[in-house]
Amino acid sequence: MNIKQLAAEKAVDWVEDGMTIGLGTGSTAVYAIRKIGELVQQGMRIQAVATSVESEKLARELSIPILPFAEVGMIDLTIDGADEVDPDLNLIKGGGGALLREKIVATRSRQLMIVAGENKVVKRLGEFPLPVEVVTFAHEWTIEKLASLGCTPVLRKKEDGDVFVTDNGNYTVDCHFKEILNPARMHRQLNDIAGVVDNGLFVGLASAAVVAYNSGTIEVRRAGQ
Ligand SMILES: O=C[C@H](O)[C@H](O)[C@H](O)COP(=O)(O)O
Repeated sequence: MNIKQLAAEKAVDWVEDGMTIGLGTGSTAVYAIRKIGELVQQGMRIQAVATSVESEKLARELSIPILPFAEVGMIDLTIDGADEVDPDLNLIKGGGGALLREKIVATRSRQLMIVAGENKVVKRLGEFPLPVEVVTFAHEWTIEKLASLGCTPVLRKKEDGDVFVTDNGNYTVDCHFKEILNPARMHRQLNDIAGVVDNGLFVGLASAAVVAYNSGTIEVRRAGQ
């Protein structure tokens, strides 16, 4: 079993009968969704919301009931991946292009549990290029503003060379900072730019991180510890 699967399946231990679950996005979260699908097959009553078109499609294939947003009060538990996790459980997310829906779901969740291999754990955020979702209108100007914050911004393209478009019809700009000294301040500065929809910094949102190591051990880190 690889470390992504190890972390993701461990996190599903916290899923209980009757819960509303937030389904994350990415190659690690997929293992959690599959495991939750098994629980549904076994008769556990779970309802879910998804953080991307891709995750919703997988959930439906696995017969996980997807709730209309209007019918959801609070989400009990969201299980999601991350691109970087720092010692305070601040995160960089959005490597897969789903940061906006992920953040909306995270802020509606009683618990956000991050699942990650040890390679995602960092002392300081920023080595991974920070994804920023921007509206398409005058995105060239938005990119100039992003550069003024001290990063090298790169408009995300697909392998075929076309610009990558998010599930929300926006573009993603990957901002190469190398290091982000103050994630909370950077989050505000980025979202203050007209044209920015949101950015991949998740500050103070994660309640726990399940980290799997190549040795096979699993560590559960809790926020504030
Ligand atoms: O937009 C994508 C999400 O934030 C992912 O959870 C993140 O990029 C980690 O993805 P993966 O588990 O594939 O490394």
